[in-house]
Amino acid sequence: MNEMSAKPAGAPLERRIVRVDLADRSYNILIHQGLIDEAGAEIAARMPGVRLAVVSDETVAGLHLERLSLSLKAAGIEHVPVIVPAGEGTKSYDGLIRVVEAVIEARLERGDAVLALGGGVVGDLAGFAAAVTRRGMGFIQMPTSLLAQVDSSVGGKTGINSPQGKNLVGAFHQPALVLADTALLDTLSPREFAAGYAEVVKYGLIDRPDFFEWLDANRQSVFAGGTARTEAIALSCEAKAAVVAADEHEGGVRALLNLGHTFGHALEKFAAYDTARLVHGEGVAIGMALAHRYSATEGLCPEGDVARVEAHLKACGLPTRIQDIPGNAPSVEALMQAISQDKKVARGKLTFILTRGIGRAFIARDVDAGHIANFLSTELAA
Ligand SMILES: NC(=O)c1ccc[n+]([C@@H]2O[C@H](COP(=O)([O-])OP(=O)(O)OC[C@H]3O[C@@H](n4cnc5c(N)ncnc54)[C@H](O)[C@@H]3O)[C@@H](O)[C@H]2O)c1
Ligand SMILES: O=C(O)C(=O)C[C@@H](O)[C@H](O)[C@H](O)COP(=O)(O)O
Ligand SMILES: [Zn+2]
Repeated sequence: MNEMSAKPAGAPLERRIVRVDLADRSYNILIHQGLIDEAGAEIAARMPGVRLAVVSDETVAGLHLERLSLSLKAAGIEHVPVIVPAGEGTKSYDGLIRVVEAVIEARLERGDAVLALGGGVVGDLAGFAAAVTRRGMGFIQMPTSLLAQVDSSVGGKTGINSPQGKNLVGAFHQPALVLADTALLDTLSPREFAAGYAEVVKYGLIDRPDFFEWLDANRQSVFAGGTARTEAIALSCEAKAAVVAADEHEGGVRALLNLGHTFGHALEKFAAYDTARLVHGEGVAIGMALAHRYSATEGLCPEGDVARVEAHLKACGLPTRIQDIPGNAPSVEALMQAISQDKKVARGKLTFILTRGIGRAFIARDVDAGHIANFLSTELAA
């Protein structure tokens, strides 16, 4: 694994830095335990005099905001909290208005910053508020879920859901700094940890087969915490940073990061963003299993690789079939309607991330909607 490591020479294994290389908007992702206590000093060193709106959800704020606030105060950073309800429903027009107005009311200036303390919901919402308030304020990510530490805090995709579908309103707005305190994951529920892990496996399935092999061998250690967990987070950030640096605005290869998402987003919409039924990472897990099975039915992906992917996801407690979502099943029509609103649709034609096997994902354009509908009917009938 050495050639894949994001560990700077001589640094202790538990303290990692990954660079996102984007010319004058480059930034660091700092990853280690206890970072929340150093957050104030890290921010003050990079953004002297900055004032902050700290956006968090009710759950995360109750657990971790006081400690962050102490660290900010110790560094002399003025800040106001903006607390929103937890859950996907907060990534909405109402949620956006609440954050934007709180930032304006607090008289924060363009040179000040919005700090997201939370999972991907808080990060996407706070980042979008930072992108549009005063035509673009500073933005800092302090991700607290596994999903946010390995994926959503990196790369600058921000936004909210619209009634028509996931993330349909948003902007690219890169953070100036990402502070991932791995110890904060100790308070995350096992279900949310597993959901975040789906986005970790995704990097292996896209184009890092040796990372998939490592995860297959070290899965239990990653779930247990400690060095293996930090290693998985750093390697995931490194994988994402490389893709984002190559294609920030998703003109090409960045679409690979959408493996499992065209199906997954349609399933989240079908579940009405009810996180009791389905959370994003679970939708991605089902979506990745579907993408592998569809690729196999098209003669692209070996059946043995499909079986390995399904077995790995199931062993992590993740769903792999549409029928694993509790409650009523969706109709093919409802799923196809949601899929037709996917942001990768070009000139009315579907784009899917398909695969020739583990670590061999590719972007398939002009995918036949009839083939997808037939495949979904077979899946729902099974
Ligand atoms: N911008 C991107 O590139 C990107 C990438 C992946 C996902 N996303 C988006 O991210 C969202 C999913 O993110 P998520 O899975 O983090 O969901 P989330 O933000 O809803 O967090 C999951 C749950 O865990 C709780 N939580 C978070 N951190 C905690 C902690 N340390 N201790 C205890 N509870 C904690 C939250 O309150 C919430 O109830 C989706 O909206 C998805 O579309 C965005
Ligand atoms: O960063 C990206 O690019 C991704 O696609 C990462 C995904 O995990 C994430 O869920 C993202 O929000 C999906 O983006 P979208 O453009 O399909 O809404
Ligand atoms: Zn995702």
